[in-house]
Amino acid sequence: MNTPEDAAPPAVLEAQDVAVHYGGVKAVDGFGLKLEAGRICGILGPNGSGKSTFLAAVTRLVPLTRGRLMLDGEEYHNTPAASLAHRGVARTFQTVRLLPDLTVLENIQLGADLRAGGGGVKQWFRRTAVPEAVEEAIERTGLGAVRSARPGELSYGMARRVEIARALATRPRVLLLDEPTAGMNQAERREVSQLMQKLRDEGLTQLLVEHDVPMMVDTCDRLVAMKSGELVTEGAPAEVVRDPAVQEAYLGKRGRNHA
Ligand SMILES: Nc1ncnc2c1ncn2[C@@H]1O[C@H](COP(=O)(O)OP(=O)(O)OP(=O)(O)O)[C@@H](O)[C@H]1O
Repeated sequence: MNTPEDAAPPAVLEAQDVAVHYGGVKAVDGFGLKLEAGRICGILGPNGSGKSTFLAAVTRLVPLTRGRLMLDGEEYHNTPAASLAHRGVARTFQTVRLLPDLTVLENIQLGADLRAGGGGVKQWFRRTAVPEAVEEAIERTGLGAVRSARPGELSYGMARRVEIARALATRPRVLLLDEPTAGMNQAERREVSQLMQKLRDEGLTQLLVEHDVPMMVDTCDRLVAMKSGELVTEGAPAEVVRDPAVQEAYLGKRGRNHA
């Protein structure tokens, strides 16, 4: 479903009437949203409502049954997932995917190289200098002190921060985060929220999928509520969470990480 919008910032990324069906399972069924430049949009919805499938569709990891995907008004629903980094789209996943034998810096650098298609492992082994974008990502995420640590030496919250840094090292314009605070304690969740708001203030457009409703209200500029693959409602976070349809669909049933 398209989401009519009258706010000033232009849409960097727009999804219209997106459907992803797996046989008879309508994981996403006519959902859409606009990501406005320099803002954080959150998708709220109970388990199984289609949030991750929608992110997979937007990042071209699953084919669309129907719908349109646009970056800066230009259709990209035939662009391969591997080319999206070049178009300025980066994402993080629900689970931490770091290589245990590499340092934080190496994980960020290798991940960024592979995603950007910059020659991959061969080029990485030939490197003598750390690319500016990698240094910048480490600085933006406050990981300087642990740049030489291995993932096993990091707290869970720090390891997840490395995932965000790796996505940032591709210098995206749009960052999509799939449950970045899953498994974190309250302090770590607050830190992720603060990091996202700092990145927003630096101009980064973000889409957040998360179960922690208070964190979403604190972090997002707008919320889009989803249920059974469809749009329930959207708008300012405080209004969306008060909406009776959202209360019934989501807030009555606690998400697994909802504090
Ligand atoms: N590959 C698949 N094949 C068949 N059904 C799938 C597949 N992936 C997801 N589904 C189904 O699609 C629906 C939406 O799942 P999805 O994981 O997108 O929801 P979600 O909102 O991200 O859930 P959660 O909050 O638990 O991560 C669910 O009913 C799920 O079982």
